[in-house]
Amino acid sequence: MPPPTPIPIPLFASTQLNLLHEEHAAEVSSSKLASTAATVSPSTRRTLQATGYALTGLILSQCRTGLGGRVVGEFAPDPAVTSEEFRSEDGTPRFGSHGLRVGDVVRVSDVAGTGKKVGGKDKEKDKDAEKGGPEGVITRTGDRAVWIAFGRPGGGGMSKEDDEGVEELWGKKLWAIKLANDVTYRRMRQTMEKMEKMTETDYSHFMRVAFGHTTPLQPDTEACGSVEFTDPTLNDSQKDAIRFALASRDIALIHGPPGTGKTHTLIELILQFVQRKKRVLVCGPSNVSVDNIVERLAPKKVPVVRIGHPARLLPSVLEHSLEVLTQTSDAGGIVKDIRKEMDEKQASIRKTRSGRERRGIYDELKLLRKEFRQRESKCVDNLVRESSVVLATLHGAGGHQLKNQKFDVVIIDEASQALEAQCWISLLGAEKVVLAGDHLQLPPTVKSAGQKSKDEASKGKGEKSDAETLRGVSLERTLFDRLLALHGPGIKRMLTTQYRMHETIMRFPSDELYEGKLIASDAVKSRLLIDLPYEVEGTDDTQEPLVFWDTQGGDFPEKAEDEISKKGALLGDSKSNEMEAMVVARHVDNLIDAGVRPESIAVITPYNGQLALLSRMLREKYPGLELGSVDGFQGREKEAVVVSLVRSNAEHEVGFLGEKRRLNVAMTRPKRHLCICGDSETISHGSDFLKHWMDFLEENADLRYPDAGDLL
Ligand SMILES: Nc1ncnc2c1ncn2[C@@H]1O[C@H](COP(=O)(O)OP(=O)(O)OP(=O)(O)O)[C@@H](O)[C@H]1O
Repeated sequence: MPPPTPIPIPLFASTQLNLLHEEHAAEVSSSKLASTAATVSPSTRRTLQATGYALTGLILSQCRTGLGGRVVGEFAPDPAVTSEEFRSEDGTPRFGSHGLRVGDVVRVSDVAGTGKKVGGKDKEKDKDAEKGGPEGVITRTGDRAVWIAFGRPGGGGMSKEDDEGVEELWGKKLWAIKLANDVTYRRMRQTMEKMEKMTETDYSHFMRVAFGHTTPLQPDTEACGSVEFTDPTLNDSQKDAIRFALASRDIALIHGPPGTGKTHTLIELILQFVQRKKRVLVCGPSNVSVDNIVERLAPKKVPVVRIGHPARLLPSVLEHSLEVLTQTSDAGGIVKDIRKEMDEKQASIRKTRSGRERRGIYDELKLLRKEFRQRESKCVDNLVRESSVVLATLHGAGGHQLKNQKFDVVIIDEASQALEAQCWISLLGAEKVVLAGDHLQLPPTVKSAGQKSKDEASKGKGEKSDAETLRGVSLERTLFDRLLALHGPGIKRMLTTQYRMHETIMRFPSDELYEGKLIASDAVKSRLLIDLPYEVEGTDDTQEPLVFWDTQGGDFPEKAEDEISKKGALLGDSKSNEMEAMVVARHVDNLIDAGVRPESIAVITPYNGQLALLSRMLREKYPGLELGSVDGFQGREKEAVVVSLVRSNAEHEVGFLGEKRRLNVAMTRPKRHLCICGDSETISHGSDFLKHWMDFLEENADLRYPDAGDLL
């Protein structure tokens, strides 16, 4: 490998800042929430409620101290504005239907728009706050109330300003509006700003490796000693990856193709680090990715702490959450007393009629909360310090709880699903890093035209060489991918035994994308639908792992979505193919007639236009059947998967299908049966990859030609 071209870190950071700025702007403008301002007309509020973005007609009915000293407000429907239709038999008002869900971030404001300005540390927050009202997360929803824990996720609990904001809500007519959760964006931006200002002496060895200023050190196999695996089921490639990650001194990538047990491997790796007395920070891009690890690690009796807003965590993970631990652990004792006192004060507010007395109680509460926060922060610090494994989302790792914490290793799961700037939130102080992911599946979704802004960013600086140095830096380019390109395959180990797909389904992705290295485990390599643990009839479909309905010949043409629907705004310039949808529906009918349960089948397509069409045809008929976009199905699996490719045109345009990683995701979801519906004539002209795929299907799939006349 030739030595890598070093990337100047400030230049990288400023380019990312430009790209992030553009991405955020694109996100905000595509979100209906952008139109939300402090004074909103009643009809707009009703529309926002009807479209699932708001809940109107609220009053604050109760407050108590919740997790983390946060005020949890109970909001009930305002009896003064609740119509008869929304009253129970005893006359109690109920909510009509609304789209607010547990975990949503909301702002509660006075409908009169007199929300007091709530202070904030940075300008952006200020701008938000000017629109009025405190922000929080929905913790529970019911017929007669919704509960909101104030303080934004990632905002580090409640601030004094939040306190005051909540106090302002008593006796007012209120409404709650869903907010775009921009914590991630804010944390990425702060991290990039920090990186931009760092100088040579601030750079860690890992940073220098990551930007090509130096090469990774040789793994130290001796120092990591002999490895006694706690899990006897690990396969050789998993063991090899674990040994490599233990021995590495700065960077190790664990490449986990579909179904190869990436998380399974990480659990053992974490245990091995703990045995070696290493402190580990484990992160992932989403709450689910992190909770998944907490759930699997918890039974191993390792002290773990999960950082994150309790309302956003899986219930099974809550007992390990930092906020719950501050109440249940011994260390939490000192916090408990004060919490009780706060609750009593909260309750007494409602019994007090005099405004002066009330204000007096608020003042006392304020002092108590301050004391609470001090004690809690000490307790949090101790709890985190005593835990060998700390888990957080990537943006959660930027919170105050981890400010002074040092870790020996940072592990990022699903690293190829995270933006690079997001990874750096957890990596600025890291010495050694393990990234697990698969760069051959889809990267995170990016809305802005990243490439364009990259060119402009470099042009703006008037330095042509920057553009060259930064080649390959765009928002979509993940850290996983970039490191691999920078330092070559020596820094990675690939997991090669897969536990999901029939061997025939695995063959093409393995040969074409994973250097032919995938092996189907014995347990799955010849599993068919007919072998399902419930009764399934033997048919052409249930005894066949791979079926290709080839629609070539021009009788199954695609349509641009706006030709057939006026809903262009919702579906964009998406495509659909009605005749092909009928082939899909027929295949699903056949599977279900043979006894395959709808719950075991997924129908996926890259085009939203086609998804809408398929939903109309199949959703009501088979409620258990899963219908989705290819992108949305990443990370999932089903016994049988039917893929509708849609594209069929004389110009041989393939659009979305040109992205190998999307097709890789599509074809690696099934366990026992994959059915592809598409026009081989159009598709094989798209790219070499697509040509090889069509050739492969022709040779290896059960090939069928639908008769258009038959379907109509
Ligand atoms: N060594 C092993 N022996 C037997 N089964 C295994 C082994 N490793 C993983 N599996 C199984 O393979 C499946 C996928 O494992 P896991 O959930 O860890 O994968 P993942 O990496 O999170 O998912 P994906 O591979 O889809 O990214 C699980 O059902 C798991 O039990």
